[in-house]
Amino acid sequence: MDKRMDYTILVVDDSPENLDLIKNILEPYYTIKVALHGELALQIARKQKLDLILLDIMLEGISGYEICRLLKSDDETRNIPVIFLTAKRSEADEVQGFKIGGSDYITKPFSPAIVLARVKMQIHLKAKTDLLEMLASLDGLTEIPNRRAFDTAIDRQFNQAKRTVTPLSLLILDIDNFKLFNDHYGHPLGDDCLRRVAKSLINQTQRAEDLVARMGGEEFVILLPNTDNTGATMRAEQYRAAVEQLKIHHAVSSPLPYVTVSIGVGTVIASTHDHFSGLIKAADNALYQAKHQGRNRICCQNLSPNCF
Ligand SMILES: Nc1nc2c(ncn2[C@@H]2O[C@H](COP(=O)(O)OP(=O)(O)OP(=O)(O)O)[C@@H](O)[C@H]2O)c(=O)[nH]1
Repeated sequence: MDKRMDYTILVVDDSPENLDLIKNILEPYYTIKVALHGELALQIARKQKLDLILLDIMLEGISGYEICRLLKSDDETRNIPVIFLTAKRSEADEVQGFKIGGSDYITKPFSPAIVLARVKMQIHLKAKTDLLEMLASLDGLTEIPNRRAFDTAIDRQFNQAKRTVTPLSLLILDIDNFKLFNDHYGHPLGDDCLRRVAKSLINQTQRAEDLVARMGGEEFVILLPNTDNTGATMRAEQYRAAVEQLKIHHAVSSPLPYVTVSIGVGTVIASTHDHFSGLIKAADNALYQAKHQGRNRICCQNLSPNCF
């Protein structure tokens, strides 16, 4: 196997000798992080992208079982596979390891070749799962994130915005008179138009945490964490102008003979709201106004009027 430093493994053991031993086995193939105790292991797992954790059970302080339980109850870390690597050899211990979400269980003293083989197997499975997850989150036509990806992101970002008391904005963007476009130019050119609009929205996106997704049909959403209503309105104008600038001919549209979009902007301070459904409704209402007022424009609904 080639050296694949793009996979990162965290090894948790309270013995520096054991850590060195395991590091020597795996380091030629993977990037290795180490932790001598559970608290540090949890900190690393929450901050860094890990592909696997090798976890001793009998640690000082928080036990390996408890670490695994905490990892599996946190959305950010639950998909990291855990292999227990432990001196606890009883059948009951091993069953317990699998029960709380471990993917494999290796007992000490271990054979280096077997540790390596089982680690490779878990990494292989993780890579396949990640690929499937990624494909399941992409829209088939435009190859940008789909509704499923948006549903996951808005839930996560709403909770994050609640914790950090920061504004969260949502743009809902709808292509104007798209039915007429399809009727006039045909469905294949309609599909092509959707792909070009999607690409221009992605190209306009500046921050890594902003998410552009296709909700279905001719409707897109853009989620803007830590963005107040003024900022979101500015971004919406940039997205609107970028689509207009594509100058995709739409002879039967008005007000311009080009493909244009209407955008509804919603903003909320999440800490003052229970659920993100209000934010979606606000952006949706604003989109309705933008359509009603003549299309190719932006309207806003700010659920937290103190946040401009
Ligand atoms: N080519 C293509 N068309 C689609 C796709 N999904 C939905 N549509 C079409 O998008 C059109 C949406 O039309 P409407 O919801 O009436 O909206 P509109 O014509 O854009 O009118 P306004 O939104 O009021 O400006 C329908 O004709 C759908 O068939 C797709 O994947 N490809």
